[in-house]
Amino acid sequence: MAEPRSLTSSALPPPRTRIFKIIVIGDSGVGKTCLTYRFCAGKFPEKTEATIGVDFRERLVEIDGEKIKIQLWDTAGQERFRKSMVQHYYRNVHAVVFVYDVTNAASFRSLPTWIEECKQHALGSEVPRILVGNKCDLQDCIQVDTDLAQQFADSQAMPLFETSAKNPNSHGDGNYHNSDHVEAILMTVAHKLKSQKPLVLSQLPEESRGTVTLSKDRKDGQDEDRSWSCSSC
Ligand SMILES: Nc1nc2c(ncn2[C@@H]2O[C@H](COP(=O)(O)OP(=O)(O)OP(=O)(O)O)[C@@H](O)[C@H]2O)c(=O)[nH]1
Repeated sequence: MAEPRSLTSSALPPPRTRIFKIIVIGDSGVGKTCLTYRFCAGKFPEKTEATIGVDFRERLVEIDGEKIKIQLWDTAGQERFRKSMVQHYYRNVHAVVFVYDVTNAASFRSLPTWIEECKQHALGSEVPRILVGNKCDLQDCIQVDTDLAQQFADSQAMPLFETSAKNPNSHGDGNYHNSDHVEAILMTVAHKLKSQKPLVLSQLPEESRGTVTLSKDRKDGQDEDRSWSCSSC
């Protein structure tokens, strides 16, 4: 007769990995692909092409001992490439990153349109949102003043971060000193999301891949103070 199997910890399924879906939105050319690549691959891409529809990158991080998968959805800035985007791209979004190019005033002026588009897909101020001014390494070409950007961010109840996907570590080289690191910015978002209690989107263990489970919605965490900032910058 077969021995009864004892239930040891090794027989238990591995814990589920939480997934945070973060969409990155802004005009074409502001650096969305470079920012997501910088976070997920740790470097600046040598060459990028205009995103068609949606690109998708992810990275596993550990926060307070919990492994969390951060999915960055890099959307096309060009209208003609956005047409192919499906409606469900906006579903189950945990946070939104709005990006403008600090050397391109038009990309800053477009922000209200992007914010409105998100609102139309039920992504308003109840969802964690941040504003990122990219290309801070191009100090001689700045067109968007930090004060103006900060005023706008305040009016939208969003924290503002200025950074460079190209050279996020230039604090020491004398070029510019007030920029935030891409890594720190996105980890700040992840910490914020983790501090929201309910599980939102869980991934089943390895053997059951292919199925995504939706559990409780995020309403409990929505009233938290939204004036959060990057602690490690
Ligand atoms: N100097 C500098 N150039 C950057 C930076 N980030 C991106 N770029 C350049 O800006 C151009 C556009 O970058 P992308 O990341 O492709 O822009 P995007 O927002 O994804 O554009 P779409 O896919 O068309 O929506 C590329 O030539 C990048 O090399 C940065 O931080 N500094």
